[in-house]
Amino acid sequence: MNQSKEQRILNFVLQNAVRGDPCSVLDTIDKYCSQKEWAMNVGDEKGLILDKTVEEVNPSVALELGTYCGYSAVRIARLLKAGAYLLTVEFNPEFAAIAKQMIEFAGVQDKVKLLEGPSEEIIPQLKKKYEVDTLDFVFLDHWKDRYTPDTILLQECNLLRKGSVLLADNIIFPGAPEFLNYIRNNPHFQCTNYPSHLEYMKVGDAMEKAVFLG
Ligand SMILES: O=C(NCCCCCn1ccc2cnccc21)c1cc(-c2ccc(F)cc2)cc(O)c1O
Ligand SMILES: [Mg+2]
Repeated sequence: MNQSKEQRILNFVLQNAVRGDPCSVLDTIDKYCSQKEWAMNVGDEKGLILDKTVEEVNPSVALELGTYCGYSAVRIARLLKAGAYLLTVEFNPEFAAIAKQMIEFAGVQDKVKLLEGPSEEIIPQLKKKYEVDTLDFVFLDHWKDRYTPDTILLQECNLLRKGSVLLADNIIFPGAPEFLNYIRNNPHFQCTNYPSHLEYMKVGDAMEKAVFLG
């Protein structure tokens, strides 16, 4: 049975990256996806915006919605301090299996917990089942029409505290217009826009940062 694109990306990493070296895993994925097959990783350009935001927040507990092949999970986890961890949610079992291997190869598995299922089911379980108090950082990179309902759900589940930071990918392309309208007109969030480009392309894209004001 012929391989999926995601399996080809993982194999290229297993054969060309350095085991236990997250940066080499990221560089190898970026090389493959810019030269051979495009894939929806946050990529190296928007990845720098993600890096700067994670370093600024220095989260103890981070949540990612949309694991895919694990690129941004590796990107975030490599920056986390001792004892800090990332919960990453993926609902596609094939992608979750790829991401698990990618995260382990990068050597960040002790900092990452991969949760399989839809965000609307998992978010309400975070406090009791996953022993989360509040989230310091949330990376939104899943279905673009889930950004708003899941941001509302995070608030309803009391998972945000004053200063919690949301960072949303793909504000321009594919676009999340309803989320942008919701978050920029919500007095409980302070928003900042970071113009960039779609991963591996010259097409314009952007990330939006939203700080919860409590
Ligand atoms: O669609 C995107 N991502 C979401 C993938 C599906 C997520 C599903 N999922 C995962 C966890 C989870 C939990 N609950 C519910 C659902 C959940 C995406 C697309 C593009 C893109 C595509 C085509 C094109 F021509 C240009 C750009 C670029 C990106 O950067 C993207 O992120
Ligand atoms: Mg994205």
